[in-house]
Amino acid sequence: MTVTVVQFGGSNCDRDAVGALSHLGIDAERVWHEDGLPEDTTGIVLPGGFSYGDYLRAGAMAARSPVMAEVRAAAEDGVPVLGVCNGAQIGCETGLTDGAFTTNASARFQCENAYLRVENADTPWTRAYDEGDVLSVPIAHGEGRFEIGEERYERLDSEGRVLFRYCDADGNVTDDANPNGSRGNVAGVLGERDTVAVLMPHPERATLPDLGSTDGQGVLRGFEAVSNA
Ligand SMILES: NC(=O)CC[C@H](N)C(=O)O
Repeated sequence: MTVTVVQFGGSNCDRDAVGALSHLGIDAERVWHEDGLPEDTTGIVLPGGFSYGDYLRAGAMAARSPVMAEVRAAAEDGVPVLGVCNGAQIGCETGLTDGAFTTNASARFQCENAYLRVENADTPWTRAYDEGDVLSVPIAHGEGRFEIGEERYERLDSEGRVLFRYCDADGNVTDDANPNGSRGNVAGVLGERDTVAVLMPHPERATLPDLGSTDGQGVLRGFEAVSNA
């Protein structure tokens, strides 16, 4: 099993992703987007960062890289894909997941801890948790406000494709606990298949006690969950 971490110009969490996966015993390698997906790819991370300087919209330019057609085809074949932060934006811009991430309600870049409530524990990315569990995972973004039309939001929600919601330390989903103004406090969603997930918080930054939290490990272990399925 080798997870490919796709590096774009301006990615800056690709090394962190490889390091966190390796720490968990999951084989991972960083690949420059122009080189395409290696044949032995069994999972894909779209990492965080500032691909192409967030020009146009965060993730919009990376989504036009030819590698994303390969990522989309792999996702359709059931290869697990995880988009983190800028990777989540790239995933949305590619159409791997519904909705869009836009400028924070504060209009500022926010780098802080966030609490996430597990909304659906029956997915590869959340099977390590129970529904309603509260995870402590950092956020760091300027365009993390999830937006989607009302009907599509209802559909996402009713199909169990909202993976995480921002909440307070006790698991209450409130406006005060919504760091960026996301619709419905949504922090992460699934694609059409539950093997595709994107989230704005950084699970790879919550994988070691020295980082202040290990709550993100279960998300990364989603790659093992799919390979063992
Ligand atoms: N940490 C990140 O991946 C940041 C994503 C993007 N550059 C933003 O500010 O919204």
